[in-house]
Amino acid sequence: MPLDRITFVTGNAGKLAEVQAILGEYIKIDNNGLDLEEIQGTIEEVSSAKCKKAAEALQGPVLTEDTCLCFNALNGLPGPYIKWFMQGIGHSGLNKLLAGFEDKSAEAVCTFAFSEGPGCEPLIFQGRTQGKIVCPRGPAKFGWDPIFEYEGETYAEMPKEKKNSVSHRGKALQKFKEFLETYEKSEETSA
Ligand SMILES: O=c1nc[nH]c2c1ncn2[C@H]1C[C@H](O)[C@@H](COP(=O)(O)OP(=O)(O)OP(=O)(O)O)O1
Ligand SMILES: [Mg+2]
Repeated sequence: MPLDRITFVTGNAGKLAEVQAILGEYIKIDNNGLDLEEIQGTIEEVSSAKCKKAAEALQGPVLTEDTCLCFNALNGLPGPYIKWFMQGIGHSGLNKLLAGFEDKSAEAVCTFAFSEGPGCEPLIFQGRTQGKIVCPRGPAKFGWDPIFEYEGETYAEMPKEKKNSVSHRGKALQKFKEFLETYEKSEETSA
């Protein structure tokens, strides 16, 4: 059976909009806003566990995504816990965390996980973009976009198409697209 649609399980409207913009012309994307419990652990462990739970819950093929923001001066933290840091201390608090460090560099990491269904081991597609943490610039529409600067512009200052072409999420979805192409070919030859 060719994969002509997929359920992206996320409660985050910003992620969904970007995934639809980048992937929408290749595959039909359904959204399910199910709130999945997220474990503690490495990026891959968190992503894989989230995807397995989604496949169990929906009893079918699913795509999930986990985003990390890793401060190099803090050895990769907040990493997968960035959501709670954003909620707790916001843009100014995140800047203050780095006040005592000269190194303001950070890495945005996006990890998609795809499972064909319950019991199927998730496949991981990851994209990383290097930037630095700055005082907020640009519209505060999506998470930490205003404080993540890449080549002189914050994500929030960029037109959406530009963010999608350089972002952690854009790069991860490029890999997922390549997988979808080979997946379709292998389905054709086995049919
Ligand atoms: O490109 C982005 N630009 C700015 N902020 C972003 C981006 N991508 C995720 N974010 C924020 C959302 C959340 O505060 C945290 C990730 O947490 P994360 O658990 O992956 O997202 P979530 O709970 O909002 O949605 P989900 O239902 O897919 O788990 O970073
Ligand atoms: Mg989450």
